[in-house]
Amino acid sequence: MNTKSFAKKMKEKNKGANRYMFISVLPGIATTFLSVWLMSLFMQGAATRQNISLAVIGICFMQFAKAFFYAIGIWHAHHAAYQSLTDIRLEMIAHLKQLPISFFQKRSVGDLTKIISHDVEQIEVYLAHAQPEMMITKLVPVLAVIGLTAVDWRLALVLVLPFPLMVVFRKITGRLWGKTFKRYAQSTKEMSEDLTEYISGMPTIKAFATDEQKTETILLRINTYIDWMKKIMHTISIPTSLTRMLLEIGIVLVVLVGVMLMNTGELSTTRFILAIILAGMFPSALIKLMTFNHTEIVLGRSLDSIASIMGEAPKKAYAYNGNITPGAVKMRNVSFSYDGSHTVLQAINLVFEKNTVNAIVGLSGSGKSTIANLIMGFWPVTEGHVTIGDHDINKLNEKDISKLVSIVQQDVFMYNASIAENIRIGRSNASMEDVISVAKKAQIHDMISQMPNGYDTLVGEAGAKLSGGEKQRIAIARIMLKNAPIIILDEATAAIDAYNEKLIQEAIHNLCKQKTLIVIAHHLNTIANADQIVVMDRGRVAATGKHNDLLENCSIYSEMVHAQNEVDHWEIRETKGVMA
Ligand SMILES: Nc1ncnc2c1ncn2[C@@H]1O[C@H](COP(=O)(O)OP(=O)(O)OP(=O)(O)O)[C@@H](O)[C@H]1O
Repeated sequence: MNTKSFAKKMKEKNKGANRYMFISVLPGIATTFLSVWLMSLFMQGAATRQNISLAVIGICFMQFAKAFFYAIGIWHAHHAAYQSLTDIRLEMIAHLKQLPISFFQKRSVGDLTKIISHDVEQIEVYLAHAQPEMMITKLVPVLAVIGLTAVDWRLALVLVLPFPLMVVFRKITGRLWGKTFKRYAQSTKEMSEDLTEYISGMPTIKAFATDEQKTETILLRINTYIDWMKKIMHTISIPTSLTRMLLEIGIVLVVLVGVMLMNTGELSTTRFILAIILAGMFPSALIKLMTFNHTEIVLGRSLDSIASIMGEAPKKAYAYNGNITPGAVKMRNVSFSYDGSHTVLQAINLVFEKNTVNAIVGLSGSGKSTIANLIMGFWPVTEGHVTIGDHDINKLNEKDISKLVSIVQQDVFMYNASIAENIRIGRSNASMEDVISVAKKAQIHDMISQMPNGYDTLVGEAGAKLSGGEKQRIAIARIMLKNAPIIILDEATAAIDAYNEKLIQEAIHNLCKQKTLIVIAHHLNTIANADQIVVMDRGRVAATGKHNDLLENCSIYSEMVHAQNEVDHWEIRETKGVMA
């Protein structure tokens, strides 16, 4: 999205409001003329009951008309603002959904949240508040000069004499202000990101209470923010005072020239008073306009931030098929790098046959999860091919991939909703009977039934009220509802107690009947019966085969099994020691 075109489109929506704001200024000026006329009647001793009534009625009418058009203008402005706000948020959410996962890894949650909530909100501030006021404020000086010209053109001329000087001065200070503001905006962004991270990382901060540096960093950021705020105040207040001084020179000149004209009899007292009132409007409106200047800059920055999301190219969308026959998952000559420089997978050739149980093992960082990411289509395959059946994953619609493949990740994401709603993510229209049925198969029904609100129990933010094992089983229930033919299971690395592990294994057993299962295994004792075990080593496939073959022929695998056995025996010894 182009920022300028968006700003133009957005401002056009405010045209209706601007029209009414424009009209509301005219009765205001007319009130001034009527007041001065009334005053002149008294000064000249010509005030009659009739013309006093006429002037008072006129003033009241003009004030009413001003308030009326202003109210309609403000209503239109708010309407347009909230419409724009809603449109842009909807567009952004739709756009974010189309972006590849890589985008979300590049950008922080704090930054994206700030753009969608705070930066988009600036559109409302600008359209509903700043722009209508600016419209009025821009018009007042023009009308004041026109009025003053009607009184005496020489007075109008001296009033605007310091104006060019002020424009040059503003240009110079404006540039300086723009730079300071940019730094301030950067500091606000950093503070917001740090605060989001700080709050999300609170458990870690508490755990390392004596040695943590984060609180210091966050306090420093807040102070930096305040420093920039103060600098901004200086860059606003000093130039504003100087500009005010320059503009007020114009009023002084109007008074001086006006007195001279009165002396020569060329200007009446009434016209002189009117001239001073009109001259006073000129600088005060311009100074008010300057205070709105920053809202234009804030809007510009906010639109740039919005464009940083909307300008990201979405993933190429292929037509939804909806009827793809599941087959074997194949990887042919696949090499992959996340950042384009560091290769994390090299020349991978693998076949996961339909309805078989497969395990991928290997040391940490050997590329197991990356294989899952590519099969899920989270990252585009840049070299080689990943196919499901005979369909290239790069050319499949996201919905087709989602229908074919499900994943249970290590960190199961839970919405802060009820357990039933979290299970229904698998199929939104599933009946309660279906939800209970999959929960039973996923070995989580008993635990849910013991909760005070059963399936209506809220799980807390990100599932905070559930254990890791419980979350995994809820994720398995979710996936059972979805019923995709291919399942990828990223086993939890964290130790899960024997009871939970047994339940999870039973849940997996129920889940993968008549399905292709690919387990990223961290606990080797769970995969001994797999149809195929893939051993990964530093981004390459070191060996594939069954447990017994690999024990004999693959040193990496036999060492891993040996290490696992040691850990298991050590754990048993530990447990016995504790019990003794
Ligand atoms: N989003 C990413 N951006 C850049 N590099 C990444 C990203 N994700 C993983 N990597 C790198 O890719 C390599 C393989 O990581 P991967 O997560 O696939 O390994 P893994 O075998 O699943 O590890 P683990 O068992 O610890 O989960 C690692 O060097 C890792 O640092």
